[in-house]
Amino acid sequence: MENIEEPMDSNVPVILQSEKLAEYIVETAVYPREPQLLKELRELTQNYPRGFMGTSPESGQLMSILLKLLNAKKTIEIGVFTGYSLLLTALNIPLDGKITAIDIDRKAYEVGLPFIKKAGVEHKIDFIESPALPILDKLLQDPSNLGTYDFAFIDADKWSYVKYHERLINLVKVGGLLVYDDTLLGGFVVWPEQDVEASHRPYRKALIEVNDALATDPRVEIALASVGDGLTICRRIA
Ligand SMILES: C[S@@+](CC[C@H](N)C(=O)[O-])C[C@H]1O[C@@H](n2cnc3c(N)ncnc32)[C@H](O)[C@@H]1O
Ligand SMILES: O=c1cc(-c2ccc(O)cc2)oc2c(O)c(O)ccc12
Repeated sequence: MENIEEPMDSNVPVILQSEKLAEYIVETAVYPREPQLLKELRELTQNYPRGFMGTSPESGQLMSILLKLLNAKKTIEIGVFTGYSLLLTALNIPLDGKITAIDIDRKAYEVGLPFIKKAGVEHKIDFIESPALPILDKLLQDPSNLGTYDFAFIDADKWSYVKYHERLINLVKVGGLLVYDDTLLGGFVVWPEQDVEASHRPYRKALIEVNDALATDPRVEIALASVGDGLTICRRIA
């Protein structure tokens, strides 16, 4: 059979192992349907320092469907950056929905704030400038928070994901979702360590540990979707 797969023409890791297929997906199904303000924020973020960290629009598209299917009203996000996933979440929850959004970097959040204001969804957002762990621990101290969140999105420091999971599992309700971004890390999780650039090795190690922890956690059912940089969707079952 003819091999229709083109060889990769750059060394940028692509989970699908075909840049053309990845481009086809975003150009056919994602960009044409991306809400205008999200598109503008994504384009602005590309020129912001470390702009590559923004949640991918294809992951965002999947999250939009999940939020709607879940009728999510009370959500929490760890890792806001310039706010792509935050604005996307705000656009997909009802008028009286609430997002607790935590990030150590208020400056980056303020880059996206005009887009949030323009969309008329600022009232849904409680932005907290802080490392996430102490905020999660504080939320856990109040019994009225336990099992009340419909949806959690985690896209911050990768080496803390397991610690976040141990807290969030008690904040999210049974039937609610915890969604972890970057769990395939551009495919690096299957590369031999020595082939990965030294600066990326700690991320690779952290994500392998996260994937093992989530895959063996009996409190959730999971699906690791090879969308964007890898999106692990966990549904709390116990
Ligand atoms: C990958 S970016 C988030 C991207 C964002 N979801 C988006 O859609 O653009 C990671 C963010 O995590 C934040 N962060 C890193 N360590 C953190 C911590 N310990 N607590 C809270 N936020 C943290 C960084 O400041 C950064 O803005
Ligand atoms: O290359 C990265 C790095 C991060 C990152 C690093 C350190 C932190 O404290 C938080 C995040 O996040 C990324 C990311 O979310 C992504 O989609 C691509 C690349 C990176």
